[in-house]
Amino acid sequence: MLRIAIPNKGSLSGPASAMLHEAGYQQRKESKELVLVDPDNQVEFFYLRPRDIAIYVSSGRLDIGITGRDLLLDSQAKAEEILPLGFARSTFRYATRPGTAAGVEEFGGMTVATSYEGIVAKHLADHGVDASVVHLDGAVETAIELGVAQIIADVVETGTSLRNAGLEVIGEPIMTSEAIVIRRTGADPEEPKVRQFLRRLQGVLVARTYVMMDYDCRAEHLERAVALTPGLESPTISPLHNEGWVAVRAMVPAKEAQRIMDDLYELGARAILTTAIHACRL
Ligand SMILES: Nc1ncnc2c1ncn2[C@@H]1O[C@H](COP(=O)(O)OP(=O)(O)OP(=O)(O)O)[C@@H](O)[C@H]1O
Ligand SMILES: O=P(O)(O)OC[C@H]1O[C@H](OP(=O)(O)OP(=O)(O)O)[C@H](O)[C@@H]1O
Ligand SMILES: [Mg+2]
Repeated sequence: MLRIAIPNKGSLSGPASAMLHEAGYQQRKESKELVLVDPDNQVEFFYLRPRDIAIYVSSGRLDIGITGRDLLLDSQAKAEEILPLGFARSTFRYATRPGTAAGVEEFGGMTVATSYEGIVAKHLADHGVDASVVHLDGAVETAIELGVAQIIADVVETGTSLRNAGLEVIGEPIMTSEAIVIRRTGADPEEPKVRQFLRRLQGVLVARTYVMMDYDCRAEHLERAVALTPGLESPTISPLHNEGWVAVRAMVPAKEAQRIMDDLYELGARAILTTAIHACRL
């Protein structure tokens, strides 16, 4: 049975469970459940604190896990990213009150408050900056007002928390993060059960990103139409009963579907339909 670590709370938890459910796996019905066995799919899910997941996976007791890229880096555990999942996107940045410092080079002698001590200590060392780091569990934006630090380093999504605290980001982002699948560094990359799990999640990612597009067009316009809808490999072309017309079927990026439909219509295509993809294996 494949043993998988899943975030039990926080920003990663809901979207991770939703993605696994979409991929056909059973998910817990109740937030107090710690372990769930899905015998039909031969997997066992362990609901763990997001911060602990890289540690469990690096120990080899669990095969893979879903966590944040920033949490993996912060843990310094011997685990590696094998699939980005596209949710819980954020940047990790320094912020301070206007006028305190313009970038990391000016932090010498100051104190940086963060929940991600591993990332920050490494970043300061990489830049040869001698600053102190104070670890806080959360709500680090308040650390400046309360005089615990002059700088904070934290997750930034919309920037609302920083604005509300009267802070502004400084310097380039330290890193960009999103939810990822991890495995122990050096684990067999071809392990069939892991490959099958990743294929299922990749199927969900594709189903979320693409729609299926069908349309009819005159044969003489086919080359220009296909240039608009090249598909992932190659579109399917079928003859229509009306001579001189063909039907085309291709996957297109969902975000571009409306623009492509306008362009196809201008080209003379008709009966242009898009349908959602519920699941796929490429
Ligand atoms: N506002 C946010 N937007 C996107 N991702 C976020 C946000 N806050 C935290 N994350 C991501 O969630 C992961 C941290 O999860 P964790 O459960 O430790 O914290 P959390 O989601 O902030 O929950 P809480 O602080 O309520 O415990 C990291 O990968 C981080 O980048
Ligand atoms: O840029 P924003 O959209 O405001 O999101 C970023 C904020 O979200 C998280 O806070 P959370 O609500 O998890 O509280 P915490 O700081 O106590 O972890 C994170 O730590 C930031 O404070
Ligand atoms: Mg938080």
